Order: sequence, then structure tokens, then C-alpha cells
Amino acid sequence: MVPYLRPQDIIDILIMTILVYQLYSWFRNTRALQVVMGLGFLGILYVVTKNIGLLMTSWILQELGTVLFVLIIVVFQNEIRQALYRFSPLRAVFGKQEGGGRLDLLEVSSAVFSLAAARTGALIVFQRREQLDDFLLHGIPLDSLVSSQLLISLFEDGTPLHDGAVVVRDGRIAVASCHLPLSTNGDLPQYLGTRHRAAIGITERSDAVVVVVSEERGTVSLVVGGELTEVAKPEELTERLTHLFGPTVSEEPVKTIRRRLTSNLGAKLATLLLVVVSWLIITGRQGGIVTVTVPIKYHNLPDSLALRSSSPEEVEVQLKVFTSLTPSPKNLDIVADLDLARIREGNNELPVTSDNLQLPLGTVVASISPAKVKVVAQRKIRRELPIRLKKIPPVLRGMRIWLEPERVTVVGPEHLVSRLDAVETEEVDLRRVRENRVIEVKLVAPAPQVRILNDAPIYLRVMVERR
Ligand SMILES: Nc1ncnc2c1ncn2[C@@H]1O[C@H](COP(=O)(O)OP(=O)(O)OP(=O)(O)O)[C@@H](O)[C@H]1O
Repeated sequence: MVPYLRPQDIIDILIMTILVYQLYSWFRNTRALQVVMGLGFLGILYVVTKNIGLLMTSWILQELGTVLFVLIIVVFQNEIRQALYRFSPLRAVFGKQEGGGRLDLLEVSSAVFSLAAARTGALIVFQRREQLDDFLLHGIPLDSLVSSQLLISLFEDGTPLHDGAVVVRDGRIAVASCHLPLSTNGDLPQYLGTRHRAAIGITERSDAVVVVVSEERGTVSLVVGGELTEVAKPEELTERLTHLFGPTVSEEPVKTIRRRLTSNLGAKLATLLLVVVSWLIITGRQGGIVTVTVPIKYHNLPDSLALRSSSPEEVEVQLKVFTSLTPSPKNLDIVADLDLARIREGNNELPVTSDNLQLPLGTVVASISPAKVKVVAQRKIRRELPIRLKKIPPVLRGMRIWLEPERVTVVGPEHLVSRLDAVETEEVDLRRVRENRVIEVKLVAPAPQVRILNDAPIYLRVMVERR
């Protein structure tokens, strides 16, 4: 189905694999991923039913797909907005990374473990690069420094703000008593109640880091990327938070790259397979091969050389065409433009490649025939030749005629210029000339490739001697 694989195709597949895998890792464990999987299944079903000719089923699936697509955009607008935000290149420039330096993590750890010891439930969300506003409900805005005492008193049972989560942003407590979205991950253990599900929910939808204290069990857990891990000691929590907020990652870059490439390898390979299959289906749906006859044009011929001959004048180009993008490449003016800057005197063979063609969007060159053109170049020479009147006109008795200047310089291919013995003027009519005259005459180029290097006018002087 695919006769060749260009380097661009490999880049194409790799880019799509990275994008799809990124999307998958961001949507993983969210409702959106399950819906996207469901849609993917419907898509596969549609392709299968269409290909085996189940007209009604494929038609219904097609119509359903359009409706579902619109519904998904409406229902998952938050997720889509977050995903687009994550893709934005401006995020790296303007997005703020929560700095561990501005936040006293020792204060946080000490508060959290005091709360755990007192069996007071707590939920602290640390905003990192991604905005959380879309996910926060009913919060009371605050703007205060993070201190152990303040955190303890915020979660103190019976106080007005103890219910819900505290959000720490830019090293300060920004919101208290706010409601977070719950995780929809059906695989979570039964014993995790809504506080823990809320902690997991916000980290599934963003890059936030959450510390959660269980009122029932007195445990402290750290939640990142939807993964919850219990932390036993305040020092461990401080260390892990420092690592999460710290700008430096102590691992060597090579190790980090290797770890990033090999982690979650199964999902990555599955994504690659999915992209390759989709790529094969999409490229397989190209509108087939179209043959176009393309004329050859030349540029950059060195000044010292002249083109003696070239063959062929045209090449046949087979194009693979995406029909949806280019309806009829036959009607397009495609020209093969060859650069002659490097040719030498004599026979030259120039390859014709897709780089020489200006192709319309959505077309790819499958083959060019012939793939080479023969160009014979010849040295240009310069000669000074006498100027000769074309057909010496009949002159009256006593009339003298001569040309000024008498000689002119020409330049052109050696085989043409070497054969010339003069450069002729156009015809001049002297029948009515009875007295002295100066007539401007024009020179005629001996051949199209021969150039006359003369800017000054040529005069025919006529002198009539009176007796
Ligand atoms: N969506 C939410 N957003 C923020 N806080 C929430 C949310 N849902 C519940 N909470 C907090 O969790 C408390 C209820 O916790 P619940 O016992 O249901 O969860 P849990 O995970 O079992 O926690 P714990 O182990 O502390 O009991 C609520 O009083 C409220 O403070």
C-alpha cells in the first residue's frame, strides 16, 4: 500500500505519536479519556462497516459521529481548554512554576503532621504552572502567608472555613474552603472517601500537587498526576515537596531522557502502533497516482557558458494526491526548475528531483521519469567582427557610402560565433537619396544566442559628390 517512506513521513508519525501520547497522559483517568476511547471504538466500527458494505449501519454511525463530536466539545470544554493550555508554547514563557523557595515547606509539613496527629482532615492544593480557577467552586479568597498555625486553624473542626480545600498559589494561601472536582476513576479503593477523591480529581485535571490528611485514619498522602502515595514522616514530605517544586532535577540529562523514553513503554508503543495504522489508512486514502507532464526550465546559467542543447524538454512526474486537498493537479502549472550554476563545459547530467518542483499542497512525488536531463553547455567566446550592409544598395554614380563604426564585438556560443565573418545591418533603401545623408541603421543578431555588445548607434554615411 505504501511504496516508499520519506523522512518527512517518519517525522510526521513521530510528531503525531508524541501529541497523541501527551493527550493520553493528560486525559488518563478522566472521564474524557473513556469517552474518547468509546468514540475511537465507534470510529473503528464505522470504518469496518463501511468497508464491508453495511450501508445503514455505517450511515447511522457517521451521523452519530457528527452529533457526538459537537456534544464532546460542549461537555468537555474544561478538559479541552486545559489540554490546549498545556500545548501552548507561551506557557513555558509566561507560566509560573511554584517555587519551593518562596514557600516554607517545613511549615507545611509540620502543620500537616500536627493535623494528622490530631485526626483533623485537611486538603491542601498547591498550584503549579496550570491555572486551577476553572476547577474551584465556592472558595473564600484569602491572601496570606503560609504558616503552620494558619493552616492548622483553617482546618480546625468547627471553624467556618474548615470544610473543603485550601489552595496555595505563588507561595501564599489564595483560597480556602473550596470545592474540587472528584475523580471518576472507578479503580480507586473503596476506603477512599470524597476528600481523597477530590485530591485525586484535581491532580488528574491539572499539574497541581495535593497533600491530603485523612480524618478517619490519621494518614498523610501526597497526590500528583492522579497517583496517591502515603507519606510517613514530615521530613519525607518536605523532601518530596522540595523535589516537586524545586527547579533542579538532580538526575543527569541522559538518564532523564532515557527514563522519560522508557517509562510507560507499553502505552507509548500502543500509541505508536495506533498512529502508524492511522497513517497507513490516511495515506492509503490518497486519490491515487496522477501523471503530469512537466516542462523543464533552467536558471543560473554561468555567464561564461551558453546552452547548446538539452533533452528531454519535459519529464513525466507521477504524483500521489490527497484528493480532498487538490482536486485536479493536471490543471496545475507545475514546472521543473533546474539550477545550472554548477554545470561545466560539455555534457552534463542533471538529476530532476522533487526539490525542483513547486508542488501544490497535498501532493507528494512518487516518481519522475526520466530522472535525469542531459544538458550540453558550450564556452562563450567574444569576437570583434566587421559590420556589413545587408544587400549593398544600388548607389548613384558619384555616391560614396561607409559605416561608422566599422566593427562591433559579439559574444555567444563558440560554435556559432566562430563561424561568423561579419555582422549584418538591416536593409537600407538609398533610392531616393540625392545628397549627403547620415542614416542610423540597426544591426541584426546573427543568431538568438549571439549578443551584440554595442550600445552606440551605427551610422551609414552617404556622400554624393557633385561635379
Ligand atoms: N469535592 C470536594 N472538594 C473539597 N473538599 C471535599 C470535597 N468532598 C469532600 N471534601 C471534604 O472531605 C470531607 C469529607 O470527607 P470524607 O470522609 O467523605 O472523605 P475521606 O476521603 O474518607 O476522608 P477522611 O479519610 O478524612 O474521612 C468533607 O467534609 C469536605 O471537607
